[in-house]
Amino acid sequence: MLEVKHLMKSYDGHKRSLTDVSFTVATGEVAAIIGPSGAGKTTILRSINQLIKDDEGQVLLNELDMRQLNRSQLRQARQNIGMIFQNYNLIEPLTAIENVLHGCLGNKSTLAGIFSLYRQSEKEEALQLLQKVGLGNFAYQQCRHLSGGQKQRVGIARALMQHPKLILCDEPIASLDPKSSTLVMETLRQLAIEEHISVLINLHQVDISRQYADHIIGINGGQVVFDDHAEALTDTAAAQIYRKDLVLNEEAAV
Ligand SMILES: Nc1ncnc2c1ncn2[C@@H]1O[C@H](COP(=O)(O)OP(=O)(O)OP(=O)(O)O)[C@@H](O)[C@H]1O
Repeated sequence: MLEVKHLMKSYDGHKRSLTDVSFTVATGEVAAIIGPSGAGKTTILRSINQLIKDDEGQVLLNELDMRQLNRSQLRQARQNIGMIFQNYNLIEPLTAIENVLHGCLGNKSTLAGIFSLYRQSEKEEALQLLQKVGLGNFAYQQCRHLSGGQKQRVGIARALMQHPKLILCDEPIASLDPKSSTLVMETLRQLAIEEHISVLINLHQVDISRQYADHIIGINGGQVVFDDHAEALTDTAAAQIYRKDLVLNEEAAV
């Protein structure tokens, strides 16, 4: 379970990008963060894995506070968090299976990592994960020859190779056509349930959020303005989340 409590963040010491942001994502749950551009969605994701340091608050992953860890503890804890990016972040000349195997690099000694020394059991697992995301037949294709949707599913398999407790996705379908978007969202939803992973997704598409998320967190001006089951997101509630005059962080001083 992910618990975010009272997060505060200012990049410049003046304007607040996050103000008292709190929410919970249960194990096996898919939660979507929606809100207008500049609302703070990416800042929330980066604060969770401590890619940026928030100023105040708590980020508890299965009760471990990510903000209280030293460097080596943080490196260890990040192994529990899979990341899915809009631009896939794959090594294009490598094959799909080689990219998936990179997901277990964090568990290896530096030397084994440098020489990409993988155990047979790891190679078998990587292949099984590619099969799980529907890409068993593409395991030995270079990623540069795959479609956007296929690349994103390689990214998901790579994240799964870490055995994550949480997957953070920053606009995972922003570059995809509707059919590929559906496949990616279905894959994420299925994994959350089957693998008991909490999945937190930044999305720009309200309809997709309603369709695939269990839980929706609406952000405007760095504040949580909606936090409820997906069914509760009526058109009126969605319009409220995107209201321009709700943009609070322009005025909010630290
Ligand atoms: N590195 C940074 N330095 C200074 N300000 C930043 C930085 N990153 C983000 N911000 C500011 O923080 C606020 C939130 O930005 P963030 O990128 O989290 O929004 P977002 O909801 O993810 O937007 P989008 O949907 O456009 O990606 C914005 O006002 C933005 O200008």
